[in-house]
Amino acid sequence: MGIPVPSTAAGRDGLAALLERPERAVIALDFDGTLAEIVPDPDQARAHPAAVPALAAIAPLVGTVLVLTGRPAGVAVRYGGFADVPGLEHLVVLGHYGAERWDAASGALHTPEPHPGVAAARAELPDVLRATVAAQGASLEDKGRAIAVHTRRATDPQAAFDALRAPLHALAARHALIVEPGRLVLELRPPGMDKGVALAQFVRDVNAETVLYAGDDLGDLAAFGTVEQRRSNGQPGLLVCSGSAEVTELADRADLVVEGPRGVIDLLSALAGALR
Ligand SMILES: O=P(O)(O)OC[C@H]1O[C@H](O[C@H]2O[C@H](CO)[C@@H](O)[C@H](O)[C@H]2O)[C@H](O)[C@@H](O)[C@@H]1O
Repeated sequence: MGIPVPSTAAGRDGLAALLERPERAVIALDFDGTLAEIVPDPDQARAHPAAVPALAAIAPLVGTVLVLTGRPAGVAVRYGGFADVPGLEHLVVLGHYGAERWDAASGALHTPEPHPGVAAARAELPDVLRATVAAQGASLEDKGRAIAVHTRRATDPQAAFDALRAPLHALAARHALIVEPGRLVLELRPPGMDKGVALAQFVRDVNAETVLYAGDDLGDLAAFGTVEQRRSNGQPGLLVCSGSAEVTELADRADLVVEGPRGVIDLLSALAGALR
């Protein structure tokens, strides 16, 4: 399969720069919905079976491959199967929207101090859920440094999501946290970091020329913003949307829309084929 042609001039420039100087490129990818199919139970999510082979094929051909996720970095490494993979010796996983870092080269995981507001919110959450009638069937994913309230398995997922918005924003505000909305999930997490800040710092640190960023959810918009900002300074980039019917905001800003994780993996494989 050939490389799909980006629909924008900026995207075509980004792709050309990546192919001409791959050693100066960062390929940055979200996890859930981009490398892993969306499933009802967050603990059952795993990287698509073809994801690791595709990453391992392209990683030695480009500057750096980065996974940038809202998951704790260690969870993404486990669910992704990213440790000890030939070809992925230099993979970096930034978790909790960039607050945590795992390096394949050393196996080291860097985690910041916990935010005290998370423990306080954790204690109050059961009462908030009980008081929200439409939230019946919502479930908690305790990520340690953050807590995600999932409504995918609620009786009425969208009604539960809508009904929980205001009480969760109030709870977050009481404890100096923010609410990160996603695909039928509202996450209470510390402020101060997002995928845009994390991506900007990372590409600066590795002195990248080109950035390909692929994501599927609202939390990825900040990373899109970083690539757009860099492009306005003449630094090439390529924005890829892992398309779904659930989220349309990224498709509107992407240079390439592919069909979910399978489409992202096919793109990575096509890029590796062209670079070999
Ligand atoms: O930044 P990401 O890697 O995209 O992580 C964002 C959130 O993804 C996960 O939730 C989503 O995937 C689940 C499993 O497929 C699905 O059940 C849920 O509805 C989705 O929102 C994850 O559970 C969250 O912790 C992440 O913040």
